[in-house]
Amino acid sequence: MMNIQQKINGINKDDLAADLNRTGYALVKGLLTAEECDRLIGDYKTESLYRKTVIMERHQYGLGEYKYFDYPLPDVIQQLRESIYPLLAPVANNWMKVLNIEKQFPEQHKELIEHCHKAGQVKPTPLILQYGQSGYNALHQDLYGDVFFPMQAVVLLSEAGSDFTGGEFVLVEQRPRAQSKAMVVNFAKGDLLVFTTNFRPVQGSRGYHRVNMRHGVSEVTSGSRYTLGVIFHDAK
Ligand SMILES: O=C(O)CCC(=O)C(=O)O
Ligand SMILES: [Fe+2]
Repeated sequence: MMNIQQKINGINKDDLAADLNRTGYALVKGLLTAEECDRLIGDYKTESLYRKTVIMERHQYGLGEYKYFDYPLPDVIQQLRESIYPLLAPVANNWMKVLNIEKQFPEQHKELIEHCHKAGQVKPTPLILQYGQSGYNALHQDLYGDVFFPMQAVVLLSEAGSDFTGGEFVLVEQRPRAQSKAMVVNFAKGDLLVFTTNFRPVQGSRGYHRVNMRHGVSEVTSGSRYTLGVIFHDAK
């Protein structure tokens, strides 16, 4: 069986970058096996794996629950974080360059984490989310301090259409001096979706400008929906 790094090696980097540049997101099909997804769901109740549980409605974040993993992260999550990041860093660096922002990101995830830790951001951010019937996730951005990477990833752990209905992943692009554009991304169990965390460059008639993006999940109409969120920066 192929491991995660082998699957990542098989991704066409140019296609991935082109998708991210054009739409602000990119889909990688079948990155986790059904067994890997089921194992993560099965461990939802293993409290020792997590550092914090958030009841979303208490903060007006939506309706549902999520748990932040503690260090050391489960192998599969550590591998995902380390192996996807190097594909994204060059895209992020190009985004900063075309937007005339001086920031550049290191080539390896380990170095990004070192920057986070120096800035006092030491808490791990990967999380597992669970939404039941009527659950949803209000539009938001996942920023946890001054050091942040402009893209993140989510893996769908449940099967759309059978484990749950509704619960679509939504991205909203807030265009400057224009009305917002919504995008719905359909993905299947085990697929990985990379998307913009805060802003990305869009080319206009006079060069590139910043476009803000937020993400969320539409209401789950039946069943139960689990996702694994992979955020690359750590939290304060
Ligand atoms: O459940 C989802 O699809 C979205 C989760 C989310 O907001 C995240 O991973 O940052
Ligand atoms: Fe999020």
